[in-house]
Amino acid sequence: MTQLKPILTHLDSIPSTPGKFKPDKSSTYNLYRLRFHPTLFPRFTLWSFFFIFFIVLLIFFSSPTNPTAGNSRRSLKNSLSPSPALGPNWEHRVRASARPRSKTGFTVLVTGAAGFVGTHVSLGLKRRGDGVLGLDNFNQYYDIGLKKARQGLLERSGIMVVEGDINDVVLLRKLFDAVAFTHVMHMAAQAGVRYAMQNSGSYVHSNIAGFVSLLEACKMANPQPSIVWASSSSVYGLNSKVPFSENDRTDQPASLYAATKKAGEEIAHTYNHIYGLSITGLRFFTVYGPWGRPDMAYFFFTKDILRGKEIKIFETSDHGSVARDFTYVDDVVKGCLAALDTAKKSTGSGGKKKGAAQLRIYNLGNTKPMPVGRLVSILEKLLKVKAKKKVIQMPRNGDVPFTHANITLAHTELGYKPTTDLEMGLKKFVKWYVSYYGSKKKKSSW
Ligand SMILES: O=C(O)[C@H]1O[C@H](OP(=O)(O)OP(=O)(O)OC[C@H]2O[C@@H](n3ccc(=O)[nH]c3=O)[C@H](O)[C@@H]2O)[C@H](O)[C@@H](O)[C@H]1O
Repeated sequence: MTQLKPILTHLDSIPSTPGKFKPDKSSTYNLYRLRFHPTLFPRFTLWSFFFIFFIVLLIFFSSPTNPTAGNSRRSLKNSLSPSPALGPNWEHRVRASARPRSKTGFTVLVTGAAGFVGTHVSLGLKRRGDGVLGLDNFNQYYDIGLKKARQGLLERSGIMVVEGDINDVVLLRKLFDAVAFTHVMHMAAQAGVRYAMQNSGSYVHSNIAGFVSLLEACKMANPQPSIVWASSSSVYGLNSKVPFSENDRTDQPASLYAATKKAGEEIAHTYNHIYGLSITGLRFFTVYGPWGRPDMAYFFFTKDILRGKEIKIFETSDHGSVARDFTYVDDVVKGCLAALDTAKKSTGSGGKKKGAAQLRIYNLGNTKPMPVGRLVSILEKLLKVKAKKKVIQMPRNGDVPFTHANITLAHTELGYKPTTDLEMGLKKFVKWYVSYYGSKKKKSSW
């Protein structure tokens, strides 16, 4: 960064349209001298070479043609660039957003607040009177317009979303200095199972480095907050014993996404053990619903069915159905809030453990796995359009053939009880989708 900064500052001063550049007198004079003084010709050539080289660099670093590279560059930039000017007005807004309505309300930092589940959880917390401050890096994994629209929704409910990356330690320190968070709801992550084959670095950046950076900030805080975070059903990987229970093995992940979530669970253990942080991991099972993620099958199937585009339905190598325990977002939010309500306090402060702290893991699923073909027929019925289906063998891309949650533990300890079946949940999703995009698909960059 220290090496890059002068270069970037220099490039900032170069006009984007050189033809409109009006050099001042001294630079005209210098250019004149450079151009006509024979002894300076080699210096000019060298200077031109560096100039062109930096222009090429600038074009390369701003090129939007490779979204994958752009994404990782953006997240790298997010972690390296200095935090925005954080003046008294900013702090005032941060504190106001995080202030609960009553004395008993929580003060919650929600990371990934402009994400799908993050938005719903933030709204759920705010609705019941908790103070919520959002944090989101607005990366380009999918349509930023959708993330900004979710942010608008949050702002209209009095929730500020700070734009920043969980790897930005300076920003995290500022936030924890400004607010004594009682809880952190950590939803920020690089999601998606298949995308890990295109951009492995972003999974390590967000799900491992970012998580550690956040836990470091939490461990140093005084008081330390209690943490609830999003793990994933994908940690069960290639397990064949169903339904999946929390104490089943989780040592055969099928994707890098799953591996980073599993790593997160181990990292949580370490920070709980050494620093006394109270940490609860929630294994989400294919969460869907309004304001959802455009990279997920139910979402892009809807888009493609409406457009008359072919959709690919995966099947197993022996022509069996691929199935998921699709879980409606409102049910998951209830589980998240219950996890927060039952979380015990962290025991440490300022980086020192003072006693044993709570460490929990729960499945938040629906317990009714559905074949992907069934998902498609429900969508066809709701959209009143016949899908152009192509059944293909599941590519080796990190997907697993089925998921099925055992939710006994979450039911017993959190009172978790999903109530929305796939038909009802998809009905709510389609209603939102049509109101947001229209029934003819308009602009969505996914
Ligand atoms: O529970 C989780 O922890 C994960 O859930 C979600 O992953 P998945 O369960 O894989 O959901 P999703 O991609 O919607 O595919 C759904 C089904 O459609 C099948 N599928 C997919 C694409 C396709 O073209 N065809 C197809 O049949 C596919 O084989 C699958 O059977 C989250 O994305 C992930 O971030 C994580 O949170």
